Parts: sequence; C-alpha cells; structure tokens
Amino acid sequence: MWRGLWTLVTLTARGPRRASQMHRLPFLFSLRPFTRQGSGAPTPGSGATIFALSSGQGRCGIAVIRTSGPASSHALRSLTAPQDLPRARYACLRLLSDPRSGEPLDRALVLWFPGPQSFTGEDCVEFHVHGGPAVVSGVLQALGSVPGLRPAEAGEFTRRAFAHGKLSLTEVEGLADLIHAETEAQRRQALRQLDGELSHLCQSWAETLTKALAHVEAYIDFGEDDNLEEGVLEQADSQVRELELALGAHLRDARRGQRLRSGAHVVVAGPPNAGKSSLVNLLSRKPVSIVSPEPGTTRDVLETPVDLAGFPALLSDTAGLREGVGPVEQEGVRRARERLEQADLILAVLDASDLASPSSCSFLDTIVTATRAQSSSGSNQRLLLVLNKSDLLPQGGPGPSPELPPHLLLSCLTREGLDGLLEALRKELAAVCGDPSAGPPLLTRTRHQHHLQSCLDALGHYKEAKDLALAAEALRVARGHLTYLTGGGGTEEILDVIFRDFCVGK
Ligand SMILES: Nc1nc2c(ncn2[C@@H]2O[C@H](COP(=O)(O)OP(=O)(O)OP(=O)(O)O)[C@@H](O)[C@H]2O)c(=O)[nH]1
Repeated sequence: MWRGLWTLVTLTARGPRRASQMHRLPFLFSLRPFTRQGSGAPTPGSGATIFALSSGQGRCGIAVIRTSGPASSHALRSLTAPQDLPRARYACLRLLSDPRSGEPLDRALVLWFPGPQSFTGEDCVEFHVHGGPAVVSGVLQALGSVPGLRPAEAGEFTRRAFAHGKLSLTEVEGLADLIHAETEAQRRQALRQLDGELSHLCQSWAETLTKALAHVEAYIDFGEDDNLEEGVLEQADSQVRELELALGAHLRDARRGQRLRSGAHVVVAGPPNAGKSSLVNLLSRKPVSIVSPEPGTTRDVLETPVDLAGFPALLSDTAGLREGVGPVEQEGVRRARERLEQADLILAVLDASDLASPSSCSFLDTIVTATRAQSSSGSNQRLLLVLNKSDLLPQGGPGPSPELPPHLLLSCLTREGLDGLLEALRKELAAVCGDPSAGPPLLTRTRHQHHLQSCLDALGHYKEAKDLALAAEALRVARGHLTYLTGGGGTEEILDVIFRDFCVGK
C-alpha cells in the first residue's frame, strides 16, 4: 500500500514546502519604495560612533575590536600613545591605556581606516589586541568611556556599509551566509554572492529594462516622427523577450541555491536490518543511531545535520520498512514514509547478502517503481541504491543482475566502497543544490524568487498592455522589482530580518 503512496507523493513532493516557505515570510512581499541604497539612507543612531569585539567570543590569540563613526579618530587618540594618527591602512604597534586612569591595557596593533575608504564608509579603527578576556573587556570599557561612543548592535557595521552604498543587499546576504557557512559548497556560494555576482546580474537586467523603457517612452513622445529611428518598439519587445527567457531559466532552478543554504534532506530508508543506522553513523562520523542485529531497532526518525562530500545535509535515519508489525513500529514506518516524501535525496539501503528475502524484494520492487515514476514525472527527487554488507558476499559481489537498478556496493563494517559512495553523493547533491563554483549565480532566498517572479509577471503585463502608457508602466514595475532585489528599495522590516542574521561586531 505504501508503495503507491510514495510514488504518488514523489510527484507532488515540492509543492507543500514551497507554500510553507512563502507563508513564513509574508511581509517580505509587500515592499514600499524607500530611500535609494547608497544615498546615505538613515540607520538607527547612525550619528554615533559604535564599537564592538569583531572576532569570536572567548579566549584566543588575537582579538579584533573595531569602531566606526566620526569619533573613531578621537577614540584612537584617547587610548594610544603616542597620540598621533597612524598612517592610513598600515598596521602600527601602540601601547593602549585606559583614558580615565592612564593604566596600561595592552600592546596592540592598531589600524586607522579614514572614511570613505573603509568597510562601513565611515572613519574606522581596528585594535588587534591579545585575546585574553581581561584585555578585551578592559579595552571595551575604555572605549565605552570615550564621549560619543556606544556599543554596536548586531549587524550594525554591515548595516552602515549598506547605508553608505558599500554593499548591495544581495552582497549583505552573501556576507551573512559566508559567516554562517559550514561546508565548502556553502562557502563558495556565499563568496560568489558577496563578490556581487547576483547583484551585477540584476543590475544588467535592470539596464536592459531601462533601455526598453527608453524606447517605449521615445515612441510615446515622438510617435511616427521622422527623427525617431525605425523599429524602436520592436527593439523593446525583443529586449523584453530575452529578459523573460533569462528570468525563466533562473526561476526554474528548483530552489537549488536555497537548498545549499539550508541543507538538502537526505533520507536513509530500507528494510529492517539492512544497515541503515550503520550508514547514518558512518556518514555523520558519530553514533547518532543504535546499531543492533535485532530487526526493527530504529523506530522513529532520527535527524542529524552533516557535511556530505562538502554539501550541507540533514540526514535522517528511519524505521525499517515492513508490514505486519506492532503499533509502535507501525507508527515508525508511517513516519519513515512521510519523510521519504519530503526527501531531496533517498539513500535506499539493502542487505547485499539478503536480496532474495521478502522484505528486500518488496523494497526493490518499490525502488524500481519509484525510479520509473520519477523519470516520467520530471521530479527533482534523487535516489541512490546502496547494497550494504558487501563483505558478506562471495568475492566479486552479486554480479550484474537485470533485476537490480544501478547501485553501489558498500560495507559499513570494512568501509570498502565508502569513497565511491561519497563521490556519488557529491554528484547527486550537486544536482540537488547546484554547483556553487560554476554556472550563473543561484537565487539563495525566497525573497529573490519572489522579486524575479514579480518582474516576470510585470513583463507579462507589458505584453498584454492595451496602450503604450500601460506598457511603459509595466516595465517600470518590472524594473522596480529588480531594484528591490539588490536593496534599492525596501522597508526597515526587511533590513531588520536580514541584519538579524549577523552577530555583534559584524
Ligand atoms: N557484516 C556486516 N554487518 C553489518 C554491516 N552494516 C551493518 N551490519 C550489521 O547489521 C546489523 C543491523 O545493522 P543496523 O545498522 O542496526 O541496521 P538497520 O537497517 O538500521 O536496522 P533496523 O533498525 O532494524 O531497521 C547490525 O548487527 C550491524 O552490525 C556491514 O557492512 N557488514
């Protein structure tokens, strides 16, 4: 019975998740225009000079404390001896003292970044002090005693950088992702976004729309005037068509960039005793699940975040799939099936030495059906079949069998086949999450999807417009959504959401 269920839900697995993601951030989609990015948009208390510990908390070799704002040079002079400003952007060794008592605090490297050539665009100072808690708290207290200085709020340095046009909103998001990146693939994607690839792409699309709009407005103003070059409206139409194709391609990326940020759902499933828990423990390099020779040991879904071949994943161990069991195990089997529906990648595990058992046959049957259903439905769900316990097979393995779909041989016991499995996982996860090192930049947030979709909708209105004034307005709306995407418009709400991801000192 569950076989049919799985197949059915395989076809529709993406729908509900998308809906729930949209639901969680409803206010992001009702943006009103506000001051343009980079034009000195106000930040809360932007007149003050802020300071914070920018390196990690706790004892460390070197800690970096920084300031940003007009009183930065005064703060530097107040704490250091000699009191002159060091050469801009050159590290210089200074004695730091408490300006209230004159008590020495540390010998530190000091860097002076006069605005606007600084991270925030304001005057900034960095103190590279010894990372002991007493040194750090002494320097922070000394800075707090300097008039005009106050502790920074979370993300306030970056918010100031955004307000001064140093970073676009997508670059700010890339920076937040870089700080939170836990895997190689996440780091690559974040760095590309921080480098402005997505931002530049949106800007080039916005420029295309500006040209199309100029053509339409010229036609409105001059009509069939001799001075107007021929075919201006046709040019606008072809620019819109090209842009539609480009936006459509990005929107069809199956949310790979978002999966790379949040982690792919990888579900380990199979009949009881196949070695699912052993595989989960092997891949996560920790004892997440109980392993025992008794079939039916795992009865609930056990989840663990892992770095799988450089990609972030949420790995789920599930109850062995079988019929005719007690109520507790039955519930575990129901939950396992539910998890299979949500999986981006299914790791189907079978005991290679027990392929003829009824539970293995029934599971194999299901995999074959599911694989066929996937290829005919165009589903994005991926599947890898792993034949575990290869150490129990006679030399040479089970040999080619027409009944078996493509599979990998593995022994969780001896780890033979693990490298091959990791390589296969890397390929599958690159298909699920996208390759962060190649191809066009991916959309990494629901917000990006929303603005591109809205832009595309507006282009649809352009094509349907009954008169040129309406067509021009549709182009303006479309361009507005691209501007919103890079932070050229928005509300304090969206900025609050994005900057909430930052820690104090960034
Ligand atoms: N020989 C051999 N035994 C293995 C291998 N992998 C797992 N086992 C053994 O197979 C038994 C079942 O392993 P589990 O990892 O608990 O299997 P499971 O699929 O999670 O089992 P359920 O919780 O019942 O669904 C244990 O005794 C493991 O030590 C392997 O590669 N080779």
